[in-house]
Amino acid sequence: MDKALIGVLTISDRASRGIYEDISGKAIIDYLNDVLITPFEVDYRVIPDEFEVIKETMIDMVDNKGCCLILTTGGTGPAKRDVTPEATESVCEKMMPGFGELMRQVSLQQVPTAILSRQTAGIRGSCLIVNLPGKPQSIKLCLDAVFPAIPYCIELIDGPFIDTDPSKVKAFRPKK
Ligand SMILES: Nc1ncnc2c1ncn2[C@@H]1O[C@H](COP(=O)(O)OP(=O)(O)OP(=O)(O)O)[C@@H](O)[C@H]1O
Ligand SMILES: Nc1nc2c(c(=O)[nH]1)N[C@H]1C(S)=C(S)[C@@H](COP(=O)(O)O)O[C@H]1N2
Repeated sequence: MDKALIGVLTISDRASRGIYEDISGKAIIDYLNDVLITPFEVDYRVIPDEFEVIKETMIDMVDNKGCCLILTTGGTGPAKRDVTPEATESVCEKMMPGFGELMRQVSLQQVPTAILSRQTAGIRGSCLIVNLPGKPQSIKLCLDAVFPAIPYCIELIDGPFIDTDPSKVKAFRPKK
């Protein structure tokens, strides 16, 4: 079976300069290692909150490297330099607003400022791109909420078959 390539993209001025350690990107990789039971590789990058850099990195990960899923972290808030959702939208052919809606809903149970995240998701070619907030504590919470729908979504856009350990995340595939 072909290995799925999954992009993990940390978007943070300070993490990219080494001012703090990128805990959130590593939490995404830990999550994938914990829940996925089908073979995969990770393309992990840490970049600053620059629209063009984010856009070019996403295009490279999808068009040149062949990622079937990109999980971003950071840059989803209202601050002037937060442009991850705009960059995501600029590279996608279709937006998937349900992902952001659900993640904000579960995050609201953690912090009232969850509504400040403009996190979204979209499709470029055969790749699903999902934004997560920058806070390390948001990663597992958000991924637990949306991951059950991710394997089927990737299947619908002609990506590789990916599956999860059902004791951790139950991937839902409607009966045809
Ligand atoms: N990748 C990350 N790893 C560890 N902590 C993070 C990460 N991203 C954000 N945080 C934490 O969340 C806080 C608020 O997130 P914020 O969106 O301001 O970070 P940021 O986008 O990395 O900031 P900036 O890009 O301005 O450096 C940060 O001060 C930091 O403590
Ligand atoms: N689950 C969860 N979601 C969260 C948060 C959090 O701590 N936990 N922080 C919020 C805050 S304070 C902000 S400003 C936005 C945007 O964060 P970002 O710019 O780092 O992506 O995410 C929000 N969503």
